[in-house]
Amino acid sequence: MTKAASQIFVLSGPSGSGKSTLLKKLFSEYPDTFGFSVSHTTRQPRQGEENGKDYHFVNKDDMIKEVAEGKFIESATFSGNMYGTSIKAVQDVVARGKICVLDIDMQGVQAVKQTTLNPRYIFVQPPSLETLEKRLRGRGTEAEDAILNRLAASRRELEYAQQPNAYDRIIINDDLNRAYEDLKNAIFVSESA
Ligand SMILES: Nc1ncnc2c1ncn2[C@@H]1O[C@H](COP(=O)(O)OP(=O)(O)OP(=O)(O)O)[C@@H](O)[C@H]1O
Repeated sequence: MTKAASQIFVLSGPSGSGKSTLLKKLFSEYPDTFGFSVSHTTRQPRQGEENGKDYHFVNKDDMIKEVAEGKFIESATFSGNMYGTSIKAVQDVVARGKICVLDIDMQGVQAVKQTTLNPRYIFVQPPSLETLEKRLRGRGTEAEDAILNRLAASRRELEYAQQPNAYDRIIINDDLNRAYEDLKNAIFVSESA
């Protein structure tokens, strides 16, 4: 039997380090174990979108107030609409008996550290910047300037990860299956342990 080392995990790492790939494997092997936090937005719901399921649709004044009160882990504005993840949205996942995994960047990690959530922090590290560059180009989803921006940000993320206590666990994503085993070992602990 296994149980989780925590109910909340933060997974971070440079763009292209393999976070989505690893999470996809995890969620498909354990379809009922993990839950997703529902974000807030001030944009209008699109057809078919359900309040509380796709997003918490809220008005701008309320969201600005709650952000100021420190109720959000992070928030950002895109095309005039605010988006963000509230602390309560993460706690709700846990209250439903699910493990919440937050896939966030370094700024997000630092923001979570200011909250009372107390997750375990996992960093997905590429074997080298050269390999990261190859994977980012191979993915074919970014234009050249976006790739260069991501590589510059990656250097900062790698530096931050080397600081003591930045992360609880660093997973080097060289061989994917090996990295996936490391991820499972970071999340699940043997009950007899
Ligand atoms: N161990 C691996 N070996 C080879 N290729 C890999 C490995 N892990 C991931 N990749 C490939 O690297 C690319 C980037 O991976 P992925 O999209 O999962 O990164 P990400 O960390 O989620 O990036 P972003 O933060 O930009 O969403 C993908 O094309 C993926 O298939």
